[in-house]
Amino acid sequence: MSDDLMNAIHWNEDGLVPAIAQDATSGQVLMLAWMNREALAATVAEGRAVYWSRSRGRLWRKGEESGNVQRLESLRVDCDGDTLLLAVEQVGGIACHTGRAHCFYRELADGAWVVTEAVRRDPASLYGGEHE
Ligand SMILES: N=c1c2ncn([C@@H]3O[C@H](COP(=O)(O)OP(=O)(O)OP(=O)(O)O)[C@@H](O)[C@H]3O)c2ncn1[C@@H]1O[C@H](COP(=O)(O)O)[C@@H](O)[C@H]1O
Ligand SMILES: [Mg+2]
Ligand SMILES: [Zn+2]
Repeated sequence: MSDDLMNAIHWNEDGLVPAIAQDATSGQVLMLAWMNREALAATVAEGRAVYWSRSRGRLWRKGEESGNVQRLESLRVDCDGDTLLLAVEQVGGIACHTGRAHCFYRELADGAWVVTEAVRRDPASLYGGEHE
């Protein structure tokens, strides 16, 4: 990606920008993760979502373990350049590492967080181990 394209983005003090992934067909919000310059360049070059994992401190190609790759359909930046929006084809229909379709599976109802989304696949079968 050119410097102009990179410089249009308002990177935070850690050199990161939040990236929202949504399903390109349904518009469903799938997850929010982070990108640095390298992750964004890789996302565009490879046509799939590549994030920066803050806890692991390395590039994270979504689906690298689970196979649940996010194929990039379009990429947008918001008005003031501090949020990215990826429209993706979610391979496997599962974005969340809990085995659910998306990460926003808890909804406030009657003063409690209520789980509203079913687990589509046991995370143990996605990640083969002890996963929360
Ligand atoms: N697969 C996911 C995953 N899918 C969606 N998300 C969301 O993406 C956000 C990532 O932003 P963060 O900076 O908080 O991520 P992180 O804390 O650095 O990453 P982890 O330490 O949580 O793995 C999380 O907060 C979740 O809401 C996921 N966060 C982490 N993972 C892990 O990524 C690894 C690879 O998974 P696949 O990409 O599916 O193969 C596995 O270890 C997964 O547990
Ligand atoms: Mg996290
Ligand atoms: Zn999740």
